[in-house]
Amino acid sequence: MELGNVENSSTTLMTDFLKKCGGYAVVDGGLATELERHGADLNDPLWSAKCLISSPHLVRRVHLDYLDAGANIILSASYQATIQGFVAKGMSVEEAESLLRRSVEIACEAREIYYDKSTKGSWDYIESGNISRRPVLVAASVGSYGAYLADGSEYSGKYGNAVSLETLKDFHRRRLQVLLKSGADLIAFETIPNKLEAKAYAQLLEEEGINIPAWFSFNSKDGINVVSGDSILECASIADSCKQVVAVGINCTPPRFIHGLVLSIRKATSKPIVIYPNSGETYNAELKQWTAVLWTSPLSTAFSVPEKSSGVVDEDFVSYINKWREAGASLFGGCCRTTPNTIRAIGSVLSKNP
Ligand code: MET
Ligand SMILES: [Zn+2]
Repeated sequence: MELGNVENSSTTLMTDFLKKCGGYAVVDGGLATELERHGADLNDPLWSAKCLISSPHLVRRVHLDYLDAGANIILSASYQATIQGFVAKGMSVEEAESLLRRSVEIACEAREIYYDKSTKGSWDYIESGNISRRPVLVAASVGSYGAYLADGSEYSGKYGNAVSLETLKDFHRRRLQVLLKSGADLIAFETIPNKLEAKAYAQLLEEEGINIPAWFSFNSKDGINVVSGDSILECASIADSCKQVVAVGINCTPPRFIHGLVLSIRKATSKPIVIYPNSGETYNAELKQWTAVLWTSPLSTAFSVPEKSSGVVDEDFVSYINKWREAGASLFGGCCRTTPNTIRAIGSVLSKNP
């Protein structure tokens, strides 16, 4: 079978990139929760996208922290940035679109600063005038319709019968068109909660003749299906049939669920698998808070009290990496409540077992 042009160049971008990274790439960690850790108040329907208005310098700084920690891919602050959301704040459509572009520009600026810093300090550069720079891609993040609703439905995937494939395509179309022309290397469709939204993205990529690659990343709360209950196999197959999709995976899901999901995804596709779990805590949409879930150790008796929080610390988190790698994943990072330290730890595991 002959590959179409789009498929050919997209696939090449990802395979070349992975090769340059040594076979495995490091994705950044949680952006919104890291902005919060630095004091940003994200209690707003725009969530992290609020910082595009109030503190773009902080967004750039967090991107830079992730680059310093070893990330090969950084994701823009556009997860919850939507034209509809900005307009609801009183902005014009033009202003909204320019903020969307700005999210990618800020990430690109961070990459420039990072490269500048690293070349200036490098002897190789001083001696020969060129060094092989660590490959860094900027991905434009696209959050789900549920993220825009800001009611936690990106973790339930239940949009109700009134929301059809067309509703979702209409909702996402213009934002995608703007992000495509923003200078991003890749579109990261993140936290996809159901099959319908995956279909909407796949059709949009096709209809808009999109020529930059994308990844589809789903979320799960049981390690078997995506959060809506749709089958991960079916979701991954939609991604597999879409020629612009260069990686399929899971994000914002507790680490303990990842291994089984990677095995399932591998059955549906041979595309690279991207994994960036959250810290293992759960988001309480009502309280708008992350809470540690108590779990009982397999060794404790029915009478003992739960003894440990299931939020994982960085060392635990990375102890999973080799298992996920054996199961077939090749891009690793973190989602909500992971930090530059998590990313540094991931990088060091990967470099110890090349
Ligand atoms: N890339 C986004 C972030 O880290 C993903 C959020 S998942 C709810 O902020
Ligand atoms: Zn997350």
